Amino acid sequence: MRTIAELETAARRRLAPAHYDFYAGGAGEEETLRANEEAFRRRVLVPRVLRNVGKRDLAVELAGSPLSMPVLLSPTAFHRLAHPDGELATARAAARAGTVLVVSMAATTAIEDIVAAAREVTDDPALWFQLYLQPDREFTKAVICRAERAGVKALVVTVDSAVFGKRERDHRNGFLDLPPELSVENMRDDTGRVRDIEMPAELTWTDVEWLRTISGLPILLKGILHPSDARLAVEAGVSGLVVSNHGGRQLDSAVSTMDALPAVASAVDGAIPLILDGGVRRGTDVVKALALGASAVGIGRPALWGLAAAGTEGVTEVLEGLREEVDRAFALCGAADPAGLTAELVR
Ligand SMILES: Cc1cc2nc3c(=O)[nH]c(=O)nc-3n(C[C@H](O)[C@H](O)[C@H](O)COP(=O)(O)O)c2cc1C
Ligand SMILES: CCCCCCC(=O)C(=O)O
Repeated sequence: MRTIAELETAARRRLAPAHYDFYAGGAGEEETLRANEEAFRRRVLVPRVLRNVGKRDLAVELAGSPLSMPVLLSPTAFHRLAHPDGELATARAAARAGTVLVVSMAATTAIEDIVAAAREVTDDPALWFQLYLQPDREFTKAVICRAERAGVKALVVTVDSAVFGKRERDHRNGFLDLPPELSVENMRDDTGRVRDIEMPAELTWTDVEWLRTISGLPILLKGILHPSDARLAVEAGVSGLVVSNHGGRQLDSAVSTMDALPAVASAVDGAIPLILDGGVRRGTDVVKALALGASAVGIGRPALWGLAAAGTEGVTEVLEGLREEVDRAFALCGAADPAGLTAELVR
């Protein structure tokens, strides 16, 4: 089994340089991109022993979806740039691993086809749908209804993108749009035209309330870093939060997610589950995030590296590699299950 770093090297060899940069890059100086990984390296584990970890259970439940381990696939755009099977391959791998794939609104495959691919593997796959609320509310509603009809189990609203982050690698490479043979298939309107995704600068908490009136699905907010926003999210009745800085692709110089997590966890005080993403590359990273208050972590780039390197098999390699590392780290920290991971394990 290759490490995520090795899969990134393999992916880089296969990808067009501008596409590799689109996936790998962050905003501005890429300070936040680097900070996410560094925040894990800065923290060390202080393990407990003699705790009978002979039988270990990594499973968690989030917003009504069961996960076989506390690792899910965060939404990432444009999988067909990485591999011809695109999101179909990612969905098969997630279903095989028994975990959630959050399908991006910027997926290059129709949601109905993604769900069908996952259903080839398991009858009841856990697919969630990420969205940027669009200024045209009727269209937003139509996209949500379509995703619901297809069988998604939750909605993840990205709230860290009032405007698009400036990814300087993309500007240097002139990579500002998809190649003509690909499109964001879930942005087709009833005339068949594919609409551009607009970044929602005018969103407020009222829009979250509106969303709750039009969909009965669990709603999670992605891109929360401030404890005051976490408290407002609990008041708004959402089913979970993703502590995320969009993998360093939006506000450069934003706090790393691991540095943000303790204050958010304390603000939420267990009321709703927290998912952390950004910089998770090793099983020990997962253990650190869980010990400091996350219920699960999301991975973005690692799945893209697996996908580009070897399609479904590559994403499976990433997920099963992480599962093995997480299980080993649980045992060596003296935890038989996620509840056994507490803040005293991390310094
Ligand atoms: C290439 C790429 C595309 C992304 N597309 C989306 C997206 O469409 N919607 C979204 O909410 N987040 C998107 N993200 C952010 C991820 O969901 C996630 O927050 C981030 O990748 C986590 O950091 P990591 O890549 O270090 O694991 C994207 C990230 C990358 C790298
Ligand atoms: C104009 C398409 C928007 C795609 C957004 C994808 C994304 O969030 C990213 O980080 O990239």
